[in-house]
Amino acid sequence: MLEIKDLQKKYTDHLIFKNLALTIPTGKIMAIVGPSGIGKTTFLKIIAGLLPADQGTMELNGERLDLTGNRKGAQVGVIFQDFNLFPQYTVQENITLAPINVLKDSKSAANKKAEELLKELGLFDQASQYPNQLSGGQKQRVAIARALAMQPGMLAYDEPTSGLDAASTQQVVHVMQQMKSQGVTQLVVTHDLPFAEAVADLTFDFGKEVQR
Ligand SMILES: Nc1ncnc2c1ncn2[C@@H]1O[C@H](COP(=O)(O)OP(=O)(O)OP(=O)(O)O)[C@@H](O)[C@H]1O
Repeated sequence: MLEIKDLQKKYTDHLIFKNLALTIPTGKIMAIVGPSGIGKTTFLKIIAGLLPADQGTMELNGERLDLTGNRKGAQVGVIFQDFNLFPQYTVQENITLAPINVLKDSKSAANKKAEELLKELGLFDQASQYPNQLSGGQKQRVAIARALAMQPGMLAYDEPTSGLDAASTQQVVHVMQQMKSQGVTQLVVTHDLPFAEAVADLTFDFGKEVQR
């Protein structure tokens, strides 16, 4: 379960949100929607630990985290809009790099875990390919596998369907449902309302629920 309380963020004197609270039960998918510029990406960066908040707490699967300082660890696995895959590394290396360097997993343990994830996500045949040899949907799945390799407490996606065609969007829905069936809590920032409706159990509309 993810529980956020009393979150506040300002950029200099521009208040983006205050008193923001939300809860995602374990294994549920929440869509974060709202107009451009309202603070959705800012919110995602804060819960991912990439940007400090001015105020606020987060509890993830029973672990309480301060959102105002710099955090260590990878409690939230983030799948960025442009995937941020390392172009010079193969699919397999993209997935094993952080477990080896950050979690200090052995090479063989990291490779074993990567192979399991690749099988699960239907990417086993692409293990030795490079990102530029993959379709948009495949890159997306590599980004998910890479996030999962860090054993995060939840997954968060930033606009995962932007630039994808209908078939690839359907694959994203499928993969998110697959993660859901494994009990993974997920949050997705999106402009794509039909996608949000298809995939989400809960919707949080920044346009309506955010105080400024
Ligand atoms: N580093 C920054 N410094 C100052 N202002 C910022 C910074 N980053 C974002 N902002 C401002 O904060 C507001 C929220 O931005 P944010 O990117 O979180 O919105 P968003 O809802 O994700 O928008 P979009 O849907 O267009 O991606 C915007 O007005 C933006 O200009």
